[in-house]
Amino acid sequence: MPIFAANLTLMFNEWSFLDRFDAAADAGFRAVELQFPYDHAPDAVAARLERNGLTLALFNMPPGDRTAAERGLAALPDRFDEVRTGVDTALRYAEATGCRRLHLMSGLADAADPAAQAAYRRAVAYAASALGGRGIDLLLEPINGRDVPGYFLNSFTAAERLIADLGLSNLKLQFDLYHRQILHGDVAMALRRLLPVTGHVQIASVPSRHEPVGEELNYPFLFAELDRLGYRGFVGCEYRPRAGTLDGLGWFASQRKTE
Ligand SMILES: O=C(O)[C@H](O)C(=O)CO
Ligand SMILES: [Mg+2]
Repeated sequence: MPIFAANLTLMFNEWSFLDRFDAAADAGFRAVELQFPYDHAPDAVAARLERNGLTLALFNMPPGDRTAAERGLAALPDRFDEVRTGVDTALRYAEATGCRRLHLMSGLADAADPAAQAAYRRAVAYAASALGGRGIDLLLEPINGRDVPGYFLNSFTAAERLIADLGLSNLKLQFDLYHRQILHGDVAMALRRLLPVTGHVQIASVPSRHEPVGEELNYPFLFAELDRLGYRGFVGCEYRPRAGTLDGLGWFASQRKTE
């Protein structure tokens, strides 16, 4: 069975943010991931991890002004200084929590614009080398344009090319099966091919982004495929529960039986 990380931004919303760590551990998770931890002090997050024996698998670097619907800054030519500040902020949280993976969001920009491409490449190279010195991986995640219209990194091919071009050992793909299925399909074959550059996996049903049960993707097959491929990383459960979080954990209980 893969090592599942509960996404505490989307799951366990019945609890206040810090209490979600306790609830996830009580439900049997050994790892969690977060979208944005920045409303809470690094030590407060670290204390919840520690008291529950949880590993923090991943979180996102600061995405810019969320109230203005910004979704990252990396591809925005005039925002490089804020990318640098964001790297410093994210590293403070990573040091406190022991997290070894950070996701850099590209932001909203025209994927065909050479200025955006150059800005993105510069930001990715800068962030990867800043993280590399601390033994932390930088993750790039293609996101589908139905959920986030205008998102710059909207293709697995573009992510794969940049990772190959830059050739930095700590620069990896965040393979979200939900986005992959919407963007390109061919999920199992893509996993087989891209596993060597994959640093983190995420899951949800398609198209509803609920529990990994039913709908378009055959998750029992895909979980077994990750095991067959020898994937030893985390699988982030980045889904919105259909009803209650605990009521929707039948799929997790079935997977735990296969352990
Ligand atoms: O939306 C996603 O799939 C990302 O993983 C994310 O965290 C963006 O906020
Ligand atoms: Mg994702």
